Formats: sequence, C-alpha cells, structure tokens
Amino acid sequence: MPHPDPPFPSFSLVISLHAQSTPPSYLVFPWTSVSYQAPAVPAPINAYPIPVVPPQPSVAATPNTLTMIIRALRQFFANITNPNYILLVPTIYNGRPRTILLLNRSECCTTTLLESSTRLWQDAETVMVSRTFTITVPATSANIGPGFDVVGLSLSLHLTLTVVQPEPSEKPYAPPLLKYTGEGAAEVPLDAYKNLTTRVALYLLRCHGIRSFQSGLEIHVNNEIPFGRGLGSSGAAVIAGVLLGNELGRLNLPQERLLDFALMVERHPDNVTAALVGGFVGSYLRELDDAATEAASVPLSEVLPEYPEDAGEDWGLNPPVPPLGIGHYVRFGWSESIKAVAIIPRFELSTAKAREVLPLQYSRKDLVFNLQRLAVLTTALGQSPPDPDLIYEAMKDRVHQPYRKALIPGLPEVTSVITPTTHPGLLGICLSGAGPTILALATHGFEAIAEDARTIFKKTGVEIDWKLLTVASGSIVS
Ligand SMILES: Nc1ncnc2c1ncn2[C@@H]1O[C@H](COP(=O)(O)OP(=O)(O)O)[C@@H](O)[C@H]1O
Ligand SMILES: N[C@@H](CCOP(=O)(O)O)C(=O)O
Repeated sequence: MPHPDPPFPSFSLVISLHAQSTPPSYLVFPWTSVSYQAPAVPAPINAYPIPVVPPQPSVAATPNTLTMIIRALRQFFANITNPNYILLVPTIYNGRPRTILLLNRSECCTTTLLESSTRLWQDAETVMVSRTFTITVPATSANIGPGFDVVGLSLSLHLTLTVVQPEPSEKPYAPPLLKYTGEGAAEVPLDAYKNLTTRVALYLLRCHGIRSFQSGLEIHVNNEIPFGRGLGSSGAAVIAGVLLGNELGRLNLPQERLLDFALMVERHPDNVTAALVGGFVGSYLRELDDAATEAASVPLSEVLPEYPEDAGEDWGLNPPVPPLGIGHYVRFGWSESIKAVAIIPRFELSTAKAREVLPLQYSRKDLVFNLQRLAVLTTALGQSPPDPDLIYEAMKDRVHQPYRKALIPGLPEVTSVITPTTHPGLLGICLSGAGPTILALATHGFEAIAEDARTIFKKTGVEIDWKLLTVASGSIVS
C-alpha cells in the first residue's frame, strides 16, 4: 500500500517493541492518524531509513532493532532543519519498559499517540538519545526583615546541575551516577534515592507514571550555596529537582505547576518561588478546599519517602500529586543600585531548628508592626535612588528575628549597631532566611559594613565570611 504524503513538519510515529513475543516485534502506528500542519519539507517520510510500515503491521525485529531504529532516527533528524516536529517512540524492550521521546518542547499532537499507547506510556521509563543539559538555580534570601514566609530575593550564588542522558543501550541497568563539587560536597548523599534533588526529581517522574531514572544517567552538581546558612540551599535543591524531573520526563510542565510540586516538599513559598522565577518576589499559598488541603498536607515522608538501602523499583510509587495552583506570586521592582552583602557565620543552623523556636501566636501590635513595614518595603526597594531612612526602618521585624537571636550570638548587636548613619551606603540589615547569615542591603560602603560585622561577631566567638552579591535571574535550563 503506498504511503500518503509525509506529515511534515509536525508528525509523530509510535513504535512499540514487544520483546516478550518470539520473535520480538514492533508496531508502527499509522502516522496518518496524527493531526499535522501543512507540509513544509517536501520529502516523503520513507525517503529516510525509518522502518515505517503500513497500518496494522507486526514485523519481526532483530535483537538490536532498537539500536537500528535510533540510528535511523538520528539520520532522519540530521536531514531536517525545521524544529517543529515531534517524534515519539514508546517501547518495551528486553522486558523493560522504555520510552524514547524526541520532541521539541512546545509540541502538540501527542494526545492521539498517547491514547494509542497508554499502557506502554504509563509504564515507561524515559530514555533519550544522548544529550546534555544544564540546570542553574540561584540562592535566595527569604523574609528581608518583616516578610516572614512571604518575600524572597534571588542572589548570585548558584546550584548548577550538568546532566548527561546517555543513548539507550542493551547493557544491564546502571543507577544514576551523581558527582558533587562545591559547598556540601563532603556531606551530601550521592545515592540518587537519598539525595534531596534527585528524590524530588523522582517524585515528579513518579507522579507522571515514570517509575525510575533511565539507565546510565550522569548528574554533576556544582554548588556555591552554603548549607544551613539561610541562603536557601534546600529551596534551590528542591527547585533543581523539580526542573530535573520535568526535563528527564519531558513533562513540559508550566512554571506554576512546577511550583506546586516544589511546595509539596518545601512548604513555605518564599525561597522556592524566588529561586524559580528570580528577583524580589512576594508569594502566598492559596487557601485550599477540604479535599485539596488533605492532598497537600500529607507528611513529607510520604511525598519524599526515605528510600531504604534495598529500595526496589516499587518503593514509594504513587506519591501524592499536588493540588493545582497552590502558590501564587508577584515580582516587585528592584533598584539596580542595591547590592547585598551576605555576612555568613561559619556555623550551620537548620531551618527546621530555627522554626521550632517561633511562637504559634503573635500580638496584634507585633503583626501590625510587620505589616506596616512590609507594605512600605516592597515598593521602597524598587525606588531610585533608594531612601535609606525609609528602608532601614522598613526592614525591622518582630515576628521571627527576636526569637532566633538565642540561636545566633551577635545578631541583635550587628543589626542595631550597623546603621545608615554609622555606615554610609547601608539601606537596611536583617537576618537572611532562618539565619545565621545576616543580609545587609547597600549601595556602597560594602567592605566597612562586612568588616565591622566581623568584629562584632568575633566578640561572641563567631567567625564569618562575607560575599558581595547581586540580584540574580531565576532558574534556567539550557
Ligand atoms: N544541593 C543540595 N543537594 C542535596 N541536599 C541539599 C542541597 N542543598 C541543601 N541540601 C539539604 O538541605 C539542608 C539545608 O537546608 P536548610 O536547613 O533548610 O538550610 P538552608 O536552606 O537555609 O541552607 C542541607 O543540610 C542538606 O541536607
Ligand atoms: N521563611 C523561612 C525561610 C527559611 O529560609 P532558609 O534559607 O533559612 O531555608 C523561615 O524564616 O523559616
């Protein structure tokens, strides 16, 4: 039967390899069932060495059919310059479910194909033709004084993942290889079932029916964000995980949905939102109805199960899927002239511990104190030139800093002694996130601020490092 004209530039082809049958067979679903755009590349599909067959075929395959198909597809792609195509290849091979997806990000027309191959797709492990991509996520400083659990600022220290997805091979399954350099390298788990970033990625994949990482995955992490210092290292790790899962599974989730997944893991929105979208950001969690509240309040151990040593493929399957639209945000203006001096004590303070010391109830006086300042601060930091008198007062807080001072010797002294009067250029000074880092916002005079903070901290026996940071853009996948 002759093939109709090729469905360029958008077409899809589904090939299923049934390795269980003898001999193994593959089906090529009739690509004519797929909606496509007008022809743009005048070449027939069978001009390329792709094993296309008429509808209802069941064709004997050689043991290395998969490799042959991949080679053929590569040649095929080498001949096409128009990026507007989709090629989707769900397969079962050597008894293991696999999926090869070669598609441009914004594509349509997968629905028909997915319907025809639902079972294969749901069981599938995603395997790409070899490619490398990078995920870059910024550090964040949350709260900025009065905005406890509300505002976050992305800063120019980064967590970077370089990911190599190998081409499918017939070798035995190899678990992900994790390499780690930079901050936290000595303590971070390199087992993909234990590491925070890869566990979050697996959570995302499993919520989309993909049960495990593909064989032979390599992830090199380089981290500039110190752990447990109030610079959002865990928020960055969570966002990196969400982006990693989205990329590995070719899930193509919109940013709002990625945020939902991140919020199932890190349940205050300030760090993760700023790390994802970048800039000076305010966010809130939507009030959920009863069913959604229940769905969103499952214990963290169920969202991200602690995988035991002998975790098999089925451990932690079917995790809770986040309700839609949990987090909402707005980006405020930021005056270009403002830089951040991060004064980083040389000790760690876990966010969990720094949250335990906070009260459950506040006086109306203290709440109004913070609300008044936050309302002014979100606009004041976008004004040029920034007004030190307005900002210094607007960065004061009565909701978390007073309770955390016992955990951070030197905090009250540093925030009260260093002022715009004593240190020209200073705009405001606060605890960064849950601490112990102190964040000083300033237009100049950075070194004097940092060195004087060093002297004050030293009197309490605390050594510091300091970094001059700028406001960074959000996370990038390239
Ligand atoms: N890149 C990372 N990879 C794996 N785990 C990380 C990473 N960054 C942070 N973490 C985990 O998060 C912990 C720090 O989180 P947290 O106490 O919230 O402090 P902060 O977010 O202020 O740095 C680390 O001790 C580590 O367990
Ligand atoms: N609003 C949170 C922010 C925690 O930030 P981190 O960078 O310390 O993780 C809090 O103050 O607890």
